[in-house]
Amino acid sequence: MPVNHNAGFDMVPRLSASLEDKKLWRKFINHVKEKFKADVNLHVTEDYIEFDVGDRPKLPFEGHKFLRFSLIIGSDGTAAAVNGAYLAVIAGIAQEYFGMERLQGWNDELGTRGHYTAAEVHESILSYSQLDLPPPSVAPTSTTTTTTAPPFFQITILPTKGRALIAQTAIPKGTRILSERPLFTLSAHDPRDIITAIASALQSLPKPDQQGFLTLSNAHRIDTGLHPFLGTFITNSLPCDRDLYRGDPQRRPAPDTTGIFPTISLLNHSCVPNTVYAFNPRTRFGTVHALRAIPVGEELTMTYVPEDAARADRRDRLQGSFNFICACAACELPPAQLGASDARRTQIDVLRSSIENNPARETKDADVFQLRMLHNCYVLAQLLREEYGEAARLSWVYDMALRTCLKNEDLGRAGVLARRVYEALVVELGEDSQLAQEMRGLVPDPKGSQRWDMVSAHWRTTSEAVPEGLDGEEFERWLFKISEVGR
Ligand SMILES: C[S@@+](CC[C@H](N)C(=O)[O-])C[C@H]1O[C@@H](n2cnc3c(N)ncnc32)[C@H](O)[C@@H]1O
Repeated sequence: MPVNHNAGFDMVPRLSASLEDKKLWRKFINHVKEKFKADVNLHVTEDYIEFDVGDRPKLPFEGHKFLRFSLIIGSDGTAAAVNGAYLAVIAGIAQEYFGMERLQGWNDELGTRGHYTAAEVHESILSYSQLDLPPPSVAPTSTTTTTTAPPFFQITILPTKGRALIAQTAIPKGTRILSERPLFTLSAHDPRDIITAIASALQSLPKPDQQGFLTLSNAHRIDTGLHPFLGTFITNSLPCDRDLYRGDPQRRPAPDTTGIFPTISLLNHSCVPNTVYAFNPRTRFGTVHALRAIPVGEELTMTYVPEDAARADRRDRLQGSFNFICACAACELPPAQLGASDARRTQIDVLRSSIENNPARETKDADVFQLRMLHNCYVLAQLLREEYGEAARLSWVYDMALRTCLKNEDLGRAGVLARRVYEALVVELGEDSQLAQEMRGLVPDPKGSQRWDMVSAHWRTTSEAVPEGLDGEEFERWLFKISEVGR
């Protein structure tokens, strides 16, 4: 009976992201592609080369992400023995480019171990399909060419929640923690039955990704009649068709396209989340950004439901759709504080709807309504800050105030608000999002956009009209024209 075992090689130290290392890695990859061009077991995806042998080893297109190439091998005439030939050829090509001393060979059977842990290797393979993460702000300085992968989090199992992402470095506000492509997406316009569509999407995935999907949690396991594929999809899918819609949650249109992510789908819920998920329609990557500074050891969380509702409503929705009773910091507040939080969230919801639905936004002569609108934005921003602190998502409310000022030719306030919207969008969606880029253009020249129809010139100011020397609250009252409300 042949005994199969694992063997492979590790890249020690790993390659850097320098131009020089990139060129070297590209040459290596091209050589491998050329060598195996007639081999039906070679698959080239957008992010890596994969060999349909053993446990499907991959070589990423970005060399600095690569840590290990390994295969199950054997010594007789079986498939496992053939795998050994793949390993030998690829290791041989790698030696040509990176030298013997950089490739640390190992073989379970001989008792030799690789340089990296299984967890490090697993994380590196996950990163093959992720956009490069920015280096951590306090990156240790290295004198070698090795790039330290930003270890923002590790995946742990928590008794009450299953898998969870735990910060393993201090994460500054606005950091892009994750950026990855969906494993697959489904469109609401797909004419096929949804289970057929999921099955066919799964079939086209490499085995480890299929397994990734099948190991995701299914909040609907005990629902009679719900196919496990569907239950798993519903539990873990996220919108994949537009930048996050940040308006009134009640009017939020259902997404046309939803998808499953290898890592983002593992984020647990909190009603006071410290990260925000968004989809970038231009890059087609899902992103997760830190809404506030996150200390080491804290769990990374996002919200599954609109948070601006009282605890009873939030818990109902979470229990119905995700099968758990939320015990986050907001849900576990003592009674008096919970009452205040419920009242604030309900008021936030009412104000959002009123701003969203306010017909005065389009009315030429309704000066008082325009002022009311700005006042509502002021109150909403205050409530959001009170409820969510540093993690408050303010881009939408500043955007609504900006529109109101632009409609009335108040360029002084518009410039200040455009900067605030831009800065908030960078935190929520990232600098590369189209919304953030458009807004950046408005900061120096708020009138430059064709998007705004002026409805009056009643508030006309120039960009020089921003007062100096006002303290924080005085400035806010000027910005939102508070003293003029009710005149
Ligand atoms: C999208 S999955 C998140 C990843 C999941 N923990 C896992 O191990 O695959 C959603 C499921 O995670 C669990 N979960 C998420 N947030 C939770 C929370 N705040 N409290 C308890 N369970 C939670 C629930 O079982 C929920 O149905």
